[in-house]
Amino acid sequence: MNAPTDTALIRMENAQLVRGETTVFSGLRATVHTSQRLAILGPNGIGKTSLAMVLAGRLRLSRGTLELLGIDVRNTDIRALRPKIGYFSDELITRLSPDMTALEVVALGKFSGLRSEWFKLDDDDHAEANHLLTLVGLANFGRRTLDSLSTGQRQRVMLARAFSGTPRLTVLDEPTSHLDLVAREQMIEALERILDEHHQDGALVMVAHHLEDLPPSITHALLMSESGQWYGSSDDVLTSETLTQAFDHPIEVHNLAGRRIATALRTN
Ligand SMILES: Nc1ncnc2c1ncn2[C@@H]1O[C@H](COP(=O)(O)OP(=O)(O)OP(=O)(O)O)[C@@H](O)[C@H]1O
Repeated sequence: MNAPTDTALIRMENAQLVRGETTVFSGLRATVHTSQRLAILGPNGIGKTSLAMVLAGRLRLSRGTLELLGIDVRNTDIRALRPKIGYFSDELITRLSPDMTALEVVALGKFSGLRSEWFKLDDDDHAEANHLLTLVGLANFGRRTLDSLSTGQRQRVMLARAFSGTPRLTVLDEPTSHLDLVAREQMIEALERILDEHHQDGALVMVAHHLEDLPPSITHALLMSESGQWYGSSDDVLTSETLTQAFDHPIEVHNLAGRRIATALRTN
């Protein structure tokens, strides 16, 4: 049975995170319901990756309230939440053994698993992993080891992994970084295919550096900056005016075939 559309999978109020001596962010809020897709953007170092880790149950807030999948994380062992939240990050790739096969990497996603010998995969796990590899355009790559894949192929394997087990919430931290123009497009197409065919009711959070990295189906945006934060529908937040304020630099946003493109203007 499908979850009701008003189910909040993320409810965050007045969130503050301190890491070491640094207050990374404070006063953040966001609510993400079933079927909503939230983009997180902002300048380098503003705390996007840290926030993605918080929303994926990898890091605890220092202050404020956070419910993930309807659970108040303050009184919860967040490690128990991790297998229920799909996650993509560069750091995760480095923790996987290079001799794991693409099929193992994807199938273990549903357990948040890093090593195949720790888990027993059944036929259903393999079937779902094969289906996800097909959706990301890697149908014949299941037996290939991670170290035999190109960067773009490896990132699509990790994308497939983030949706293994059909999590209700998936957090992607810059899935298009390090990719050339064509590989980036393949990644966005793969993401759209998964969202259409495997994740219609699920919620998505995606950190991106560029508007061009976002799939057209993004519904909401959180723009972080030194001068303030903007949170709302993507049409309201991802405008020339707000981006100009957030980056403290003139920026123009254009629409091209349903995708947004942002250009930082020269000031001299
Ligand atoms: N493990 C850590 N310990 C202490 N401070 C950290 C740690 N990781 C990150 N930081 C600090 O937190 C701040 C935010 O970093 P974060 O990587 O979340 O930003 P970001 O917006 O994702 O950056 P970028 O756009 O460059 O990827 C930075 O000042 C960074 O130095």
